[in-house]
Amino acid sequence: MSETVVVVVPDADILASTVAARLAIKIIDAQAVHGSASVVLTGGRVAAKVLRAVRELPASAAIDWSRVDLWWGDERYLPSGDPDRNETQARDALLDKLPLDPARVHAMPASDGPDGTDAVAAAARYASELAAAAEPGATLPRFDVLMLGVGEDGHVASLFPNHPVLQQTGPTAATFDSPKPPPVRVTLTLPTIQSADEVWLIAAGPDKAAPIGTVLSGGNLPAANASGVQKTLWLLDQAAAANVPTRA
Ligand SMILES: O=C1O[C@H](COP(=O)(O)O)[C@@H](O)[C@H](O)[C@H]1O
Repeated sequence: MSETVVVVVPDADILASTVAARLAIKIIDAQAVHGSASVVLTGGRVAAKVLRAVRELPASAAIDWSRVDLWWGDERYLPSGDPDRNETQARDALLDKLPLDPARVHAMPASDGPDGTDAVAAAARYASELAAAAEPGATLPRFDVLMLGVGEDGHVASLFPNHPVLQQTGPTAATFDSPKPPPVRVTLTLPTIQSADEVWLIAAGPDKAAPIGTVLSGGNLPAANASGVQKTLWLLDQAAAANVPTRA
């Protein structure tokens, strides 16, 4: 039975350091149990803060970074190295400073890659990469933790409210006409997100209070469907948690 936990901390800086500490422990524990850890990264402002906080964390020295698989929940379909790509932001914030195994850094394709501007083919390519890392007979690898930002409209990854991409049931999908720029993206689908052991929804700031209040009050936005097999963890600062219903 999956549990949902809401953690609220005072502000965005404390949130970033709290999530970084949790992530380090999660990776250390996963490596102890499985020999390696598998983490899905998110894009967005709070994600970059979290990754910068991991850099500062003494406990990150306890991680064998060469045995961490990194995946992405979504990507803005732009040329490699574009500053708006989630991959570029993660590399700048943390990844380029770590002794990672490049073969375990599974960035989503770029629009100047082998599929050119064909985002559907790029999504299919990423699905193949996921399947190649899966156990025999499975189409997805184990994800120990899958992190997600939450948009002002309640989107997660590149799954936007009332958008046809929400109906996609394959492992990945291309998102066209995204209401948030850029318009073309590649994303994990809801079933893939829901396959993760733990899903962490991370949000800071007053702009996130309305969608988070809606979701945690039972409303139906994409973030409401982002749940983990074992645990769904909401990691919020006080501003983002302003409309979270109080427990009875
Ligand atoms: O475009 C995106 O936005 C969301 C939320 O970003 P934030 O800056 O409001 O935290 C992010 O989760 C997603 O990965 C990204 O592509």
